[in-house]
Amino acid sequence: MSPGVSGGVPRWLPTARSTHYRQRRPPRWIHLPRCSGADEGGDEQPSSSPASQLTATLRRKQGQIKALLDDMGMEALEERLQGAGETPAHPPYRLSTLIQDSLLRPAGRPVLLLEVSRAAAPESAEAVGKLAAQYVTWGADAIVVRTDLEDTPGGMADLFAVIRAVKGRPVLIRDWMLHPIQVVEAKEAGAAGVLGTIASVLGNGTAIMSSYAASLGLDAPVEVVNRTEIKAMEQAGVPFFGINLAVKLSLALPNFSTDMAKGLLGDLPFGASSLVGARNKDEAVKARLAGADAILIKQEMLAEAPNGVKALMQDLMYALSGDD
Ligand SMILES: O=C(O)c1ccccc1NCC(=O)[C@H](O)[C@H](O)COP(=O)(O)O
Repeated sequence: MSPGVSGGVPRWLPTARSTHYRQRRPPRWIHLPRCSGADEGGDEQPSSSPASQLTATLRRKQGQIKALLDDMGMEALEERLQGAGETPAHPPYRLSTLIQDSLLRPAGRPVLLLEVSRAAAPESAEAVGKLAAQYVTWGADAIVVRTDLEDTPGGMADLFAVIRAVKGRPVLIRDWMLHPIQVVEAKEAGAAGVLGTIASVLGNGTAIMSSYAASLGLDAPVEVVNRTEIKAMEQAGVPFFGINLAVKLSLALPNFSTDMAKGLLGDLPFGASSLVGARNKDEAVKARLAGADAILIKQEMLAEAPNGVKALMQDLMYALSGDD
């Protein structure tokens, strides 16, 4: 787990004033980024390959965001971006704070984030909210809601419903994060953070997304796949890293696995926090042994829980606790 806590005060936590984004003028990054992770190489990809699927997903998402920005207009966009910075989330960094609290507990377990989506509660946004509330009673520390329109017809409505339903528990949005306006929307909805800031997709825009989110008091783990990305993010002051074991972005990583996650976790900067996505119990246990501060229990694991999510949570809380 991450060291770096002194006297109960997490020293690395960015404050709304300390982030380099905040010190600059109002955000000017209003162009959509080039999708570097998907387009690199120039080779034609078979249309069913993970890379071409990712390219298609990112193009779709870019189209949606462009439509939103065109509709909003430049002036309104600047106002929204600046206005959000003037009223940061309160309390800020709620997931990071949970992590810091758990690090202070002897033999504590990683913070557990449970994912909810229409895959598990197809009826309505309210049904998604109800499911999230159940997950909290069964031990979820925080909830992650998928809002991409590929995953739900409700979009942000699902996020609103979950935030209403779990009152006070940190809720993070999971989507493809390509533009700061998405961070603003998450913050305005009352989310504690955003998942889906991916270093290999955003390239040079990653640091600015991370620091803009931090300037709003949101946690925004940056997803990394190798040491080069970790180094670049470290230099940019990124405090929170994500590792997706199911990553399909970098096809040049044939052995990307829990062993790779272990290596990456060991390379994170001193004091940084980590979130690892797990699709089964084995991945969750390995992530914990490798030092993950928080584990995202993905919908695949929840859907396949043989005795239901309540029993899975009991099992996980036992398996992920302790001093071994
Ligand atoms: O999905 C994860 O495991 C994950 C872990 C830590 C931080 C962020 C994470 N996901 C955010 C994403 O946006 C995903 O990379 C993206 O949706 C692709 O997910 P998948 O289809 O499960 O590979």
